[in-house]
Amino acid sequence: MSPVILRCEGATIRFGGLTALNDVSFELRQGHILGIIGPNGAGKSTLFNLLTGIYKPVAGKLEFMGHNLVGVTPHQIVRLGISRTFQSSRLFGDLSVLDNVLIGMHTQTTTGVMRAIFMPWRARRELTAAAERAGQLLRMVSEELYENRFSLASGLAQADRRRLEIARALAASPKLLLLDEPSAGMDDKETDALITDIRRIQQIQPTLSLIIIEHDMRLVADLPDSIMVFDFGQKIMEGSFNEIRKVERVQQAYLGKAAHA
Ligand SMILES: Nc1ncnc2c1ncn2[C@@H]1O[C@H](COP(=O)(O)OP(=O)(O)OP(=O)(O)O)[C@@H](O)[C@H]1O
Repeated sequence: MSPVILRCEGATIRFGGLTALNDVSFELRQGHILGIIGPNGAGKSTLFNLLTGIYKPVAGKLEFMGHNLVGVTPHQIVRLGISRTFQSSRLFGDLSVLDNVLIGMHTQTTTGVMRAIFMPWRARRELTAAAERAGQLLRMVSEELYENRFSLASGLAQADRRRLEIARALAASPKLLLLDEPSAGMDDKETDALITDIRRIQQIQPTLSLIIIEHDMRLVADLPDSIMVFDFGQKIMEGSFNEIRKVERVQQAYLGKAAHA
């Protein structure tokens, strides 16, 4: 069995009188995909904000590959190997597809202003290597994106924008990738293509672990090794899709009558 890379114990986050996360515990193994589902306001994005250092818990422990994450800055957390995409697009529309991925590499490159001025050949060499790697990443995520690497990001269709966000998050060389509703705005065909893309990424990088917040049951049923169900800031259960879909509370809280049927 692969090692546990992420361990969360009793994490609690409060905003005034509202408990957005209540005593949440889970583990994630290397190379595994964990899905998170739950109704709006259940605490899913708050969990991502906790894992990426944006929010600090009032109680609980958080450990990633032997490092405590509580009180660690978002920048340091990216360096430790956790990167993410957001629910809403954060792309630079007036930059090319390739440049958007290059921006995601800033934690990996070493050239600063002084080095660029006094050792321009080193800066050029580093930039060329980074551009090559950005191209490889685009190719890994989607051949079509790679073909469009010199186009402006603003001109991409919604499904390709979401793919580009994944490529940019991968540019930081994460060991854990957090995807916040990656299939948002996609139709069924595009969601199926996204599932294939994520599988390909994992085949190429089998040690990469993922946590995916998702509403689309096609993806939830197909990709994750296990699924956590959230409601009112609490983890109400964890299991395979077949296990969680049978539980009445899950059906009431999230899946709805259609899934029950
Ligand atoms: N910075 C904040 N200040 C105050 N309340 C917040 C803050 N961030 C989140 N909340 C509240 O915490 C609760 C959980 O929000 P969260 O965004 O984690 O839900 P979610 O499960 O991701 O929902 P959605 O699917 O709508 O994104 C909500 O009631 C939300 O209003």
